[in-house]
Amino acid sequence: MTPQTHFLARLFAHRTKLLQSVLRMSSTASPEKSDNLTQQFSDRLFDCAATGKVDEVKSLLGGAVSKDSKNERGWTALMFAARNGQLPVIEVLVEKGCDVNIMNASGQTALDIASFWNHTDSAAFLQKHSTHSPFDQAINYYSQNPLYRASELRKNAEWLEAAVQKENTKFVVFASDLRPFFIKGEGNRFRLAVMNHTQLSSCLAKKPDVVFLGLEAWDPHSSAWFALKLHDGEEDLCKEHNPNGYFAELFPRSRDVMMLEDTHAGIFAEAHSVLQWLDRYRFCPTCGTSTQIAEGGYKRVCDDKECRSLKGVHNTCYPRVDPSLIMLVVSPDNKRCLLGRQTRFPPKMYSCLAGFMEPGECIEDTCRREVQEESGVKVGRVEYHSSQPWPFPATLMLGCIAHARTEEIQIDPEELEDVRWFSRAEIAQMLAARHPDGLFLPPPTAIARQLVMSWVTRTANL
Ligand SMILES: NC(=O)C1=CN([C@@H]2O[C@H](COP(=O)(O)OP(=O)(O)OC[C@H]3O[C@@H](n4cnc5c(N)ncnc54)[C@H](OP(=O)(O)O)[C@@H]3O)[C@@H](O)[C@H]2O)C=CC1
Ligand SMILES: [Mg+2]
Ligand SMILES: [Mg+2]
Ligand SMILES: [Mg+2]
Ligand SMILES: [Zn+2]
Repeated sequence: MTPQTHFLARLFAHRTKLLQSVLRMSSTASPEKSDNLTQQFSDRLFDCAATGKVDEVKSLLGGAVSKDSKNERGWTALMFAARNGQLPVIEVLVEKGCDVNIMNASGQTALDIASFWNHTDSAAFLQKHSTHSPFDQAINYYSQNPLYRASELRKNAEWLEAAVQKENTKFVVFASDLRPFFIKGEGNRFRLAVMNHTQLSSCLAKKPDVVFLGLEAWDPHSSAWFALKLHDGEEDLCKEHNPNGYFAELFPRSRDVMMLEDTHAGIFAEAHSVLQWLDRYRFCPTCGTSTQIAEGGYKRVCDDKECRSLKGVHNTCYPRVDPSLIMLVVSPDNKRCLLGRQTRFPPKMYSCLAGFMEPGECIEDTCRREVQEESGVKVGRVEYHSSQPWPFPATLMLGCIAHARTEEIQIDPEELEDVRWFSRAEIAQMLAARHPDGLFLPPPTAIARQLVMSWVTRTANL
């Protein structure tokens, strides 16, 4: 440190101390004055963070200033430091417990800001301390199933039979109409109620549909998880063992199924999709003969030994997954995005366009076709973003950012009641629930919102 910078640092430290003592004294003064001083402290913290004044940042954080205070655009000290790649300040702020996951009014975190401005060291440090995916990839609701599926064990009937009997085996239960059995979880979230073999022995004796979901770890001795579909009249037995448990309604879509703890949402997605398939595909799709459930619920085998479905490559015996595209279409100048409304949406909600893949189509073609069918807009480049299992009954949403070549809109009234271009400012208002007309986006559990957030974040500085 040169004598000059040393002098300046001491001067700022002195000023900070003075301000702090004024603030302490002012705690008995009028709230207005104290607010004003708090604001001055925060502004000073932002300034020091942006310009790399580590000592003064430390000194300010030791005083009355709140470490995560925000300016009118929702920027924190960490974001100001990230904007200018002030790594030593970032390290101090993180060490002092500043929240790296806070988003500003444009939906950006400090990490997004550092990455956008190409401060690679700062971005790497923030990435290490962020609680987002370690693979730098969006994580969607229903996609965090922690179980190891152990597909190699599905063919081992003896192992499966023994696993069902084991005391450490866990069962998640569904009513005969496939309503899941839930209990209260952390905060305002829910969990799948977990039961054991002893509690369910009378149900298991009646050979219900059972699906082997996986193991808790990559170890055949770890707890196995199964999904079980009850017969009519067996619901009360589950409630006897879990007096606080309840069978959640799914249709019209229940709020509770979108409020599961993240890992239980993933387990629910697997269990519900496979049980739905077992329920709907009772007969062989090739010849109409009856079928037997095999491979831990992951296969249905035709009873006719001569059936074509038993020979060669076939896909009628395994649970189906229906790939579907969901895309955020962005305008040719990347300043606006296209959202639409289906009539069944809640009033004022807008979401991304979506559509099922058809046979022989690639992701890019489905995206271009569905966007043109539904909105008349022509799409060029298609970027993959992330995916989300959508277990109603077995859709796989493939999320993309689609770059439009044209802007003129021609709505398909069969499917959508409105399609509009939205500016980034309007999207930021919708994300913050402050749109002047009350328009809003789907909740964070929907991949649609993740696509919108990702676009706003990437382009907020443009
Ligand atoms: N996670 C999210 O954020 C969102 C998820 N979605 C989901 O995306 C999926 C697709 O979106 P959507 O706009 O409905 O699709 P499309 O634009 O392809 O149109 C829907 C129509 O396609 C027909 N259809 C139904 N199943 C299939 C299938 N397997 N293959 C081809 N066509 C089919 C139906 O017609 P008919 O009724 O005549 O049988 C349906 O009305 C749906 O599962 C929807 O729930 C949609 C928006 C947001
Ligand atoms: Mg559609
Ligand atoms: Mg469509
Ligand atoms: Mg379609
Ligand atoms: Zn058959």
